Amino acid sequence: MWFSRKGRLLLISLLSVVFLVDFYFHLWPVLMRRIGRDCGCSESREETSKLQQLFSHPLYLPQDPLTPALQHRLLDIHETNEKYMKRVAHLHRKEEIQKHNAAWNSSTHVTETTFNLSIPWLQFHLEISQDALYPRSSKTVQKLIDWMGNMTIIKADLTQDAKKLKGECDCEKIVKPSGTHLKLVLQFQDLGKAMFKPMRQRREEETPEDFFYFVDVQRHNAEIAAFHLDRILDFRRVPPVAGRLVNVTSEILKVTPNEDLKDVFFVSPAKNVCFFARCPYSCKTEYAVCGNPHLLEGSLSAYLPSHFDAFRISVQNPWKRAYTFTGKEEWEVNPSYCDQVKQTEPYTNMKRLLNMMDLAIFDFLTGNMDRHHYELFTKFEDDGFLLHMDNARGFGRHSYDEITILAPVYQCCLVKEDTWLRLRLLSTPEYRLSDVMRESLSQDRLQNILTEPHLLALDRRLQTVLRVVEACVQKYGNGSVIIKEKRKRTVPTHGQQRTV
Ligand SMILES: Nc1ncnc2c1ncn2[C@@H]1O[C@H](COP(=O)(O)OP(=O)(O)OP(=O)(O)O)[C@@H](O)[C@H]1O
Ligand SMILES: [Mn+2]
Repeated sequence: MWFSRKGRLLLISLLSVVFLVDFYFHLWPVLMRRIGRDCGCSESREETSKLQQLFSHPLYLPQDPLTPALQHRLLDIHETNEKYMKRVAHLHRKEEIQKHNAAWNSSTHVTETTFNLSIPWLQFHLEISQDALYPRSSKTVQKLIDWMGNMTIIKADLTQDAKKLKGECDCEKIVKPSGTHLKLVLQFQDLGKAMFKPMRQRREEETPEDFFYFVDVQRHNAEIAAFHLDRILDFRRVPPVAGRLVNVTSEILKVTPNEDLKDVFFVSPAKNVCFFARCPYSCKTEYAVCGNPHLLEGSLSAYLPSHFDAFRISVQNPWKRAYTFTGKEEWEVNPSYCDQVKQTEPYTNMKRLLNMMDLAIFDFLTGNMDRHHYELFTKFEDDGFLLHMDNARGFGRHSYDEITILAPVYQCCLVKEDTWLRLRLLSTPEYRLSDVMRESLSQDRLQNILTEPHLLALDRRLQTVLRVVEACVQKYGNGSVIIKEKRKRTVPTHGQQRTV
């Protein structure tokens, strides 16, 4: 029947329909995108990339290289490069010995490492300044993200705080004891490191409303999303974070020298390779994370320079929550709490206080209630920026906004002018926060970092921030609330014109 004329006609029509559908839905859009890219027509670029448009906006223009902020680097270039070369030389000597031994024992695996001074993690460290973790125009950030996604992992270990719990390292003042969460340090072939947090929760799961923030799990996608949000807000205070599928067997179990870490691995009844954290509570096997059977999603946060090279202090957040079921902190019961904070060091420095407002806005947008501490580099003293690290408890609930995270803002009625202008920009349709976030997140190797409801919640929360600030302006006037950053540093009372 197929060879009859009618049959042939039917087949040809069917193939034509398939081709037309494929052409319309696949080839045509690809062709259009390519034409748009090659012709350099600004309209088509603008149409396709709101993010590019945002980063080309005058509020995001690259800094003048002569601005003092860029000159105030965290690390000395020559010293850092020299230190790195010494470590490389040491590693090469070790590799030589390994090779020599391998000649006797053919089963020994020798890793051959190549190094140069342009490696992304070293460049990232060298770009850290008093202004931010990376310059706006940094080419290093994307390289660093690609690097974390691709580089061979040569070692996995518990983090220092997990070791401290077991009394294994003298990490006093460096990290507080916690280790209640599954997180590991991964070391790459070129001596770079990243903090790994594995996937604990599926994207579409919402934190149950009866959960306290301090028992909520840590979300790897929240770490990734927080980095993108922080960059979009132009804070640049979150170390770059990349998503990656990690093979828990070959990239963790097989490369860890740590017996304790090896001990927490097991094969589940479903034949998946799993591991759990060893810690005082919440660490039973039912809280383990599992590969499928080996691959597991996680977030990799680029390591900051070590405490030996750039010391950081951890400071208690004046608006921290009570980590108990019933307790209340003073800020929760005293509406004029901010007046007290303003008179307390280091918040007598307006710059520091304004940085706290940025942090509160950032946390409100992500829904992170777990900001008990923040860190900063001691080198920059009070003029430094606050690091926005540990964002894994954000993006737990999209259907609820925790207004008290904004308490610093509505109690102090302050915001940096730059932050204010950017927030307003991100609330306009051309630069809509959810759109630029969606686009930015699509650059990660993992897909659908945030679900649509979480993206839309960002727009809703942004409106709330704007409303809170506007109410302050109504009460105290523009000049008292929206503060231009300048050199002078005093905290005036309401009513006076404030500058920093
Ligand atoms: N990218 C990084 N580079 C260097 N150190 C880091 C990095 N990320 C985290 N750390 C260090 O590890 C500590 C613990 O990390 P993090 O706070 O993200 O994990 P956590 O499990 O939530 O810990 P905690 O329970 O203390 O909040 C941080 O306080 C910080 O000092
Ligand atoms: Mn934490």
